[in-house]
Amino acid sequence: MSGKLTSEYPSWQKLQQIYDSDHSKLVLRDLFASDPQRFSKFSREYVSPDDPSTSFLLDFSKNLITESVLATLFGLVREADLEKYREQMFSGHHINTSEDRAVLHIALRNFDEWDISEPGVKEVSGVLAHIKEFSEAVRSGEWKGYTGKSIDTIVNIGIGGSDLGPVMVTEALKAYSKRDLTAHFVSNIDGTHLAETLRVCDPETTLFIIASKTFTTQETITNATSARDWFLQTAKDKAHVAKHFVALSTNTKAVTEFGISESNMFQFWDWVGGRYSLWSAIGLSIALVIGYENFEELLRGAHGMDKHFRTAPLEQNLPVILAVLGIWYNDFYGAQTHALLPYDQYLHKFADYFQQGDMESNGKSITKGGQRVNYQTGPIIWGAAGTNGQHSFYQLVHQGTKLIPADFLAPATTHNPIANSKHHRILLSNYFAQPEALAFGKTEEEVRQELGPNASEALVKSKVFEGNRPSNSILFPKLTPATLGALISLYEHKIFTQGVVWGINSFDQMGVELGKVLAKNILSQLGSPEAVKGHDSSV
Ligand SMILES: O=P(O)(O)OC[C@H]1O[C@](O)(CO)[C@@H](O)[C@@H]1O
Repeated sequence: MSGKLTSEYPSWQKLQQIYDSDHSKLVLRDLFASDPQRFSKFSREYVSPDDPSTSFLLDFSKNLITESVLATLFGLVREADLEKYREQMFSGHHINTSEDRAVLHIALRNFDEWDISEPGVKEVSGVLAHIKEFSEAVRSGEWKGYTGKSIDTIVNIGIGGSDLGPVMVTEALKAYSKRDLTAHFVSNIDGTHLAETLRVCDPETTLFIIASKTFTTQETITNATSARDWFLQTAKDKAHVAKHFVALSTNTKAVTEFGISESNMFQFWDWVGGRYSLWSAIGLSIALVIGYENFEELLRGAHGMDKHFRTAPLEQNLPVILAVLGIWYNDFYGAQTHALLPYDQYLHKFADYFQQGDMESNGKSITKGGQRVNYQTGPIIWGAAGTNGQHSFYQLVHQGTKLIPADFLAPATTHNPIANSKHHRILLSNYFAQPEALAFGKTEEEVRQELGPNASEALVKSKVFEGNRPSNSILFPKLTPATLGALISLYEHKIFTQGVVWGINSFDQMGVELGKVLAKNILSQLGSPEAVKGHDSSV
């Protein structure tokens, strides 16, 4: 990340040459046929350094790579100085340069193992103790609402990183949830979101969790204020707010001004980025739903992956491997998107979560040094849980004109082995079948044989699958809190690695500001009888 653009690095230029001269020869059918060792060469097992029961297998053999392509991609990562920047992140350097902040979500799940000298880091264990104490009091029924009843409903009010992580994780770990505690998540400023949620809430037994790093976000503060008004319509006395509203924030002043006392506030720090905050106090709703012990398991699982990312050689380093494969397609093959396809209903929000995680991090076009990049940066992230996606958008993935690299994820065993695991066997058969179909397709010859001599040319052609569409497969034993933690951390570090290679700041989000400012400006004019002024003619 000197004054040089990444495209000037020797390895970048070599990759371009390889792509230009060899990409037509990178055919998965041939690559597998010519090398029986391909799977063992291009797969890695992750075993948590802290807990051998947390593990998974990354199979990246179905990528358009050879050993030499991969070696050159690792060379690029070295030229971009990943190891230096990685160490800077772990030791608390202010690598978020535009905001002059450290990037220390890893410190939230470190359990004091690494010594990090940033202010606030020493307070992490105290906040975790607060989360433990509070979540246990609510879950046990000891925490009472203003009429003496226990809490049976929680409503997390937050948006972006103060919503997506808790939503994704509470869905993913539903198998561990307390069934008599209902959790709702309200994010949208559209009053419908709050109104439809409140319709099923009882003010006597509902706890509102106001989750906002800044405590200034328009959507969250408006929803929180309306929720408080709704509560007070029944509860009347403002003193009762203390039993039903807590805040998760870095902004003590704004929280107390809102009417929530400091003792009902769960603190975090400016070195926790919103989209990396589920590990912080923002995870309170997770601890309430799955219990503190499981929340801690989630954090410990992520910490295991942090250790792996920090210490494993690049060639064995799973986040780095995923990152370089993504760069290969994004920057040399011209792929615009990357699909996340979990074959696990519990992970149905995984792609939504990493839409923010990846796109808000790496959706940048200016380097840290202020230069406009002359290459592609962050991909468009999208996806859905299998097999639903198969009956929706997979047609385009298989036979459309676009190259869509994809990650398939699945648990070997299910939490719900209904019908003697018949459902899970069918699910897994699809999980294995899709990457195979994408990679190897179906040739014209195979189609002709299948259809016989009387088939029309058009029908034959329409049934050909070109194949050679790349994918990664991640197979884990079961979706446990620790495994989920490791998977999230895996993708976080993939995003970090790509950001370093592209020379951008993955930790600010200037691009969301302009729309907010314009909306405030328009809002102030919407209430007035005069025409809206100072905008384009279509407003
Ligand atoms: O937690 P806050 O401060 O309310 O911010 C919510 C979200 O808004 C953003 O700042 C931008 O939309 C996100 O990065 C963040 O996750």
